[in-house]
Amino acid sequence: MHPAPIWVGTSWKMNKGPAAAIEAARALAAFTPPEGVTPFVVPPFTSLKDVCAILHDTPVLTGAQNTHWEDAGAWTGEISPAMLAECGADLVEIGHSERRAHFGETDWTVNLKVHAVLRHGMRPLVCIGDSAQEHDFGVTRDVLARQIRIALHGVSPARMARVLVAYEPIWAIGTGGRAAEAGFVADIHASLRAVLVQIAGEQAGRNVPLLYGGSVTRDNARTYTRLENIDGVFVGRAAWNVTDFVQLIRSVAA
Ligand SMILES: O=C(CO)[C@H](O)COP(=O)(O)O
Repeated sequence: MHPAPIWVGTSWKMNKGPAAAIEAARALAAFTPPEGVTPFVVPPFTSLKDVCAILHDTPVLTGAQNTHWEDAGAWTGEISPAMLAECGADLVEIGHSERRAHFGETDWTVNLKVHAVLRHGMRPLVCIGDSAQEHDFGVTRDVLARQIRIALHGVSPARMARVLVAYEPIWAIGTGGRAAEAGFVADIHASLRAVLVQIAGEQAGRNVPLLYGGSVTRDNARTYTRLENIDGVFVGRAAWNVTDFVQLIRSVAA
């Protein structure tokens, strides 16, 4: 069902200072992932360069949690895609709901960032999601289609090969979130796949990995990844501990 790989990633969000991040990266560097699984970690900016260096010659990819869209300039407090590429980042998370809710991220800035990341040869990991209200009103598909169409506007089919998309229902994320039912996610991903095919054409649209995130654990990860159009999982709390992350990765391959 899966042409491979299955993507299993974790964002450490605002956890792990440089010492803890380096320790975690060293532990991950000693791990050989099962065949067919591509793991990735997304550390805070303060340890990105170190984590990239430690994981450079390993199968574990490293990402950044955000980026600006300009390469340089008077943007106090921001980090540019050129800087992330120089640090060695493989991918860049864009549009997480926490950034949309608290830091003014919009579909428009997500699109600018997608192009910036692609320009620098990294993979954009575009996060999209519906709120609890949107879900209850039955407009999840419309909301996600709008987010994905704007996020990927102007991306050529050739560049689409580097794009990853994560569907993360806001109501499923974090403490108090409830994991979405796998069948629901498979249905939503099928409609996202149709949108991707419309945007990018049959081949490019089919090849974009679609990840699910939101209260994923070692116990439910494989329930998602065994389904069609669910090409991986994006995990928070249940993978911040390296041992837990490794066990979760193994559970997906089992
Ligand atoms: O982005 C996420 C994964 O890194 C997402 O927010 C899920 O968090 P979780 O509910 O703690 O798994």
